Amino acid sequence: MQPVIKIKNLCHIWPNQTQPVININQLEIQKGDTFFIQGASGSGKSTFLNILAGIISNQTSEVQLLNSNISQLSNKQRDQFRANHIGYIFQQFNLINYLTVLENVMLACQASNIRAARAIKKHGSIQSAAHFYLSQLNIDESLLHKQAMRLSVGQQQRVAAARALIGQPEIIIADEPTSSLDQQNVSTFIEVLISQCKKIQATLIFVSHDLTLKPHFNSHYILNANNLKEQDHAVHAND
Ligand SMILES: Nc1ncnc2c1ncn2[C@@H]1O[C@H](COP(=O)(O)OP(=O)(O)OP(=O)(O)O)[C@@H](O)[C@H]1O
Repeated sequence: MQPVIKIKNLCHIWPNQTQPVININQLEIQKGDTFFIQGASGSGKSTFLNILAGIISNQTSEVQLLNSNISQLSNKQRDQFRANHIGYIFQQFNLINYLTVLENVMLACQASNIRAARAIKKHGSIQSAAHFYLSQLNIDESLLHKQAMRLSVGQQQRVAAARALIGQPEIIIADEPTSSLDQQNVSTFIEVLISQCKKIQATLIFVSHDLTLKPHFNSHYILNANNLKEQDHAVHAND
């Protein structure tokens, strides 16, 4: 087994708070794992994902991603690390409204030479790669040149997933990406997202309140009382 994420002594206390929102002694997430996290509203799920992605800095902990301790990187280095190695599907998708669907997806490769090179190697060009992932996510050709804001919520969510997958980042992080979808669209989305992650051998960290999604994932954790605890069969260590 090869850990892609290794965490030691992760303790995060927000300013003006006395108790940590996150306090994880030790956690490893293996390459190719599909890792489901549930937790009550306000339990710290987004905070945890943002620390993992280096959006929130936590210099006292050891958060190793792909053998780099991101806690020790500068803000600029963390931004570049994220662009190179992490596809992030935000709760509100964070698409750029005035750019087209195709431009939004290609943007991920413009921010990273590594992802651009992988997209070109696999698909011939960044544009072809964007076409590929959008078609895998059932985005019709007729939508590709529309501004992102003209799409439905479900379509925007699939565009956000294509942007996360392009250029084959090693880690995909998804923060409640299905919360505004109907049940039929949720199932289709999860199946496509997981199968695409498997194809690119990415590790998927997925936060959701929707417990019906759990069976799609091979590791199930709950964030409770500031710690992540494994729920079903024990596979990976935690304290
Ligand atoms: N930038 C911040 N500054 C101070 N406190 C914050 C900040 N962001 C989040 N918090 C606090 O941290 C706690 C956890 O918030 P977080 O958004 O991580 O929870 P969550 O589990 O993702 O919630 P939800 O399921 O409702 O999205 C909350 O009490 C919140 O008020």
